[in-house]
Amino acid sequence: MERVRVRSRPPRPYPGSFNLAQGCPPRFATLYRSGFRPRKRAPDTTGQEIAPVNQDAPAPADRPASLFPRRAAAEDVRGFLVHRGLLDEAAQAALMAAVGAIWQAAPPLHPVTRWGRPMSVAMTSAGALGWASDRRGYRYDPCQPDGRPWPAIPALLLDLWRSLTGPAVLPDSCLVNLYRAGARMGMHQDRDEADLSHPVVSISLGDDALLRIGNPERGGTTQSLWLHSGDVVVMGGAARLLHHGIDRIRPGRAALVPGGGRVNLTLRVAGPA
Ligand SMILES: O=C(O)CCC(=O)C(=O)O
Ligand SMILES: [Fe+2]
Repeated sequence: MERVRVRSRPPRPYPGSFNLAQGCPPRFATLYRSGFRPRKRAPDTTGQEIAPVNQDAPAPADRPASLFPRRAAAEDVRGFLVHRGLLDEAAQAALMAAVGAIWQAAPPLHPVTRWGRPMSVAMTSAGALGWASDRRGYRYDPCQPDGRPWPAIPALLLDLWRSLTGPAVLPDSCLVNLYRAGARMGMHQDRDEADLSHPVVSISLGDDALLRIGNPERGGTTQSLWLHSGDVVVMGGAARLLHHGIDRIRPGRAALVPGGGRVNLTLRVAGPA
């Protein structure tokens, strides 16, 4: 008698795919590992508890959108639009308080690359989809490694997105990168999103970071610039697929991030329409 094999488990998502399963069942965390150790002499603060954020900062929901952008002309670096000092100190403090709330609901962890190494940047997400990485590759996932959904994107960030890109489509993913001393991000393209016609809006808080911008292909000449707290970079249009990375941060300069370092927020339209 011919036997029909029934597949008992759904196929696993492949690199660059979306896991759009409904709900977030509890499961074991295999995507992330703790214990990243910087190779340089910089002190390892990555394992530190995230200190409570400044509760006196204005609550994000109370902050009207009109307090946002002091929109001077953006600097164009290879097509990346760099809005210097777009966020004033009050806006930065309000955003940092919103990041603190995200960390409470979704603690930052070091994703493992497909080669099995923990990244030096600690990450978490807000929104319907969060960015995940493991040995199978990168993807967007509606659930945290512990099975919970990601917290919502703060209204303050949606206001900022609207003011920079127009109201048509809102982001469904906000990656929250935490760079302690010694953390860096290698050259890469942002191409895990379903529709690359939407820009990526990238916000810097805390210590300065050295951003390197390359080309659509790997290699070639690059251009570097220091990003400061309150700067916002829009990566869109022809520049959407430029390689870029963070070579290093200048630790200990800013007091904005509890425990020190730099926070970078990237807003994206990640999922399919
Ligand atoms: O930290 C930054 O400024 C860049 C982050 C980035 O490129 C990314 O998250 O894809
Ligand atoms: Fe990126």
